[in-house]
Amino acid sequence: MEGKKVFQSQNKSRLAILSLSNMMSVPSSVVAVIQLKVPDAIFQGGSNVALSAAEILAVVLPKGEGEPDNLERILRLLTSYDIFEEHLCSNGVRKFSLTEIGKCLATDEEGLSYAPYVLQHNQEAYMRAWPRLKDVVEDSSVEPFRKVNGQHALNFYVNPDQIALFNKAFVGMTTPFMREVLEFYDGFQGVETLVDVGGSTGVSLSLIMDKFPNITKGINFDLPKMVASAPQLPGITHVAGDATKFVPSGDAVMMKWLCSGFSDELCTKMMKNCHKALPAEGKLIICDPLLPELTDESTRTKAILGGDVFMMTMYGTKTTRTEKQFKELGIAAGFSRFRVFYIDAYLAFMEFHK
Ligand SMILES: C[S@@+](CC[C@H](N)C(=O)[O-])C[C@H]1O[C@@H](n2cnc3c(N)ncnc32)[C@H](O)[C@@H]1O
Repeated sequence: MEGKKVFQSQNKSRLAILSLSNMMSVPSSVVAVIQLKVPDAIFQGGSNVALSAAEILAVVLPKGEGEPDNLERILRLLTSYDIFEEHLCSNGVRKFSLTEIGKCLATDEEGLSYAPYVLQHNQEAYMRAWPRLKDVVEDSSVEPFRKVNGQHALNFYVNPDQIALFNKAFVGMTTPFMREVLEFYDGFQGVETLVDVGGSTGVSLSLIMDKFPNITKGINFDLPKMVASAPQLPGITHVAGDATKFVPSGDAVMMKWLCSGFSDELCTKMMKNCHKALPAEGKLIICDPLLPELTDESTRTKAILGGDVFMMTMYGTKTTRTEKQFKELGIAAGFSRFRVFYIDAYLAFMEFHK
């Protein structure tokens, strides 16, 4: 009996290693189905009718090309990761519909989805850096991305197609996130001028201002190349600059998904600039992933730690922080009160008061 238990636990461990060894097949398969527009072919405006691989190919490659057997193999793998649901018909044909996770990859009525984020994070320049991950442990002076691409990841976004993919990725993620959290977070009450530092296209500001009409002036503050591609939005002024040097004034300043890209030193500098930009009653709102103090096996922890190692590999900075580490940065920047709101599973809202 005891021998059987040991055998079973070793079997489970070996199985886990076999699964981990081929983990690359998962993001690569997600990228492939996005590139082939499979989620959109199944979703079709919300119908989500189960289709076979051959039926999907008839939609996405209408000239009759394609290898349905190979697509089916990819779909079966992604079914095991709860992206598709498999329906085995009585005639032996397998059909696939989208699960709730898979639906995040289908384009909605506003043209948004999480698909551009997946494509952005798996683009060739990033993929080239992963085999050099070990190097950051031996010597972190040059991050793998820069080693293989010859430039820092931030400078990589120069051509309009790359900037457009970056913007689409963040708008696709930020829009559903903001809509949901703004139902619960009321920290924008009473604010008249809101500055969004690193606001990219201005989409967060626009959604916040729709929900809180008390905000009459929105300032979207980002790097010059980002501001140059930002669309005109009612009530929003785009201002170009560098938050490590200066932040425009407002009753409240927000930094969403920005601090994780910066070392403690630069992050404190930015927070000090926000402190200067605020009146006595003003507050800084930081929205960032927060590392759990203890490591567990939850999807949340995996997503946050995966993002942390991604940042280390691509941007080479000390990045994701715990609640306690953020609180300490706030004190170093001159803030006296700190509150955290865990509304979303990934990004927390933190308030720093003067
Ligand atoms: C990860 S994106 C987040 C965009 C947006 N806040 C969101 O949550 O969807 C980080 C943004 O910060 C901007 N950024 C990076 N360094 C900056 C700096 N020094 N000053 C101002 N903005 C900066 C980038 O251009 C980019 O638009």
